[in-house]
Amino acid sequence: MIEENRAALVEARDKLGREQMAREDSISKEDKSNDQEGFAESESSMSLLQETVRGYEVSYLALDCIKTGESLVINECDAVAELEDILGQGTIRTTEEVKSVGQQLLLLQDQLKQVKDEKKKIIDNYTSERTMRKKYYNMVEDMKGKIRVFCRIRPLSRTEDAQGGVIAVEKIDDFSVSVDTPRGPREFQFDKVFTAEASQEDLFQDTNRLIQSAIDGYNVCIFAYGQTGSGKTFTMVGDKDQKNPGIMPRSFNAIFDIIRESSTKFDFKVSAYMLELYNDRLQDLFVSPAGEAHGQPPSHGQVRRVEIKRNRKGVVFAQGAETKEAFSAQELYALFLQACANRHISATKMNVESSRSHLIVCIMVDSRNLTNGSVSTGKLSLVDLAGSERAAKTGAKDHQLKEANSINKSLSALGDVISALSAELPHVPYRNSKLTQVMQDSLGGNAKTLMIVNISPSECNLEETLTSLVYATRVKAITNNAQRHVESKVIAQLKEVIIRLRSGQTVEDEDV
Ligand SMILES: Nc1ncnc2c1ncn2[C@@H]1O[C@H](COP(=O)(O)OP(=O)(O)OP(=O)(O)O)[C@@H](O)[C@H]1O
Repeated sequence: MIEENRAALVEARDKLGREQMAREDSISKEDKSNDQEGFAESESSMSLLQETVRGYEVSYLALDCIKTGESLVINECDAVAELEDILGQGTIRTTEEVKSVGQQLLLLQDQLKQVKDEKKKIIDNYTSERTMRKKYYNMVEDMKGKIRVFCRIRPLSRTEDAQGGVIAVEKIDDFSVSVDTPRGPREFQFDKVFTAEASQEDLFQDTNRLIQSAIDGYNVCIFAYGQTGSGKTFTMVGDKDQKNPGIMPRSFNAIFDIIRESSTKFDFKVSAYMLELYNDRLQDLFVSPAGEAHGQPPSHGQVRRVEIKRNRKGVVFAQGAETKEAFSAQELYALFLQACANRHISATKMNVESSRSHLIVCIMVDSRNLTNGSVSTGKLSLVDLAGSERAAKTGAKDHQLKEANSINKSLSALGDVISALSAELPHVPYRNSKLTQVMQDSLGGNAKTLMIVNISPSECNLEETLTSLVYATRVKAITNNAQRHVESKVIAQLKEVIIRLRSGQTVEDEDV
């Protein structure tokens, strides 16, 4: 509007200038007396033009006041002086004109407010449309079997705060995060973005339905990925005194809550094995490092070798790992605490209590339908990966350096698998590391998988944050083929018979 007015003003001023020049010309030629009629006509068109120019100037001033955020106070004397200062002496001749400017101003301010309200409405609509579009896109991707990826930004740590506390990561909406890079902002899209304000409960609410899937007979994997100190253990396990329990303890409760609710329709059996992958060696966490199983002597006086195998349906299992049954969430949690006591952790410069191994908690849920006798077998794998790190930054030396190298090697093998899967290459190098073997059914396999990429908000971790986000974006492109593992009553019975026969037991006719 201001531009249109400016153009009209320039045009009117031009016209007035030309008219003035023509008039002076005619006076100099002293033909005024010869053409009295023409002169009067020119006089009247001049005054009309002057009037038009003044009108535009007044509007221009009013618009300019609005643009700069000033408001004209209709104090007649001051306003006249003020307007004349800008427009030149004699341009505002009456207080009526000032009042008219004031009225125009009020009108324009009103129009501007309406335009601003409309603009806000359009932006709000656009944002909610964009959010809905992303939500539906994610739902479609989920239905196609794409791995879901959440991004969690942890709060600024004290060390980061001491280093200036510059924030380089910002959540744009529920599904997007923007990172300030030296080349400008870079945006990443995920299935959900959680900020430092998001509670453990908030995160778990979006995770909960996967627990139901595991109980329904699906193979489910939830894993946390990120640089050391980015919040993986906080997300998966929780804080040390369990004031903010993470996904693992919450899942234990959720499993038994669901079981309780369905106990009239199903018979359940919950068992678990817990492993750590330390220096590329799989260790059974139900066996203490000294080699003694908790409460039991080690078989043949030796620690059993744990090997990763896949059954005919492609589901990964740990052969040789001790599997323990749990009858309540408390029992499962007690088993978990037992396992954690055997883990390798140590302090790095980046994290006072850093996990130096990958933690793998596998919970198997067998359920028998009491109505038709069918049996489903679900598996919930909860994985807290060790943190990717740069040795120089973490201050690792000697055996810590060996740990760091081994962690980085396994994560790099995981990266190769992810790259191959996201690029849909014919060969996926699962066999290059134990970690990729453990996760074979979760990445490109038959599992419903959720990855949580944990990141720091600080500028000082920018490089690692970008690496993690690029990595996570690739994971998002991987498609799994999740299938429910259910067997009919007859097959389940026959399998039971085979197990009994193999163990030397006798089988009666009525068992078949
Ligand atoms: N969302 C969060 N809210 C509050 N504190 C957090 C959050 N995330 C992480 N922290 C804190 O940040 C610190 C580092 O987190 P954590 O130990 O979970 O990192 P990590 O990624 O598991 O590190 P590492 O790979 O070295 O084991 C811990 O003190 C943790 O309590």
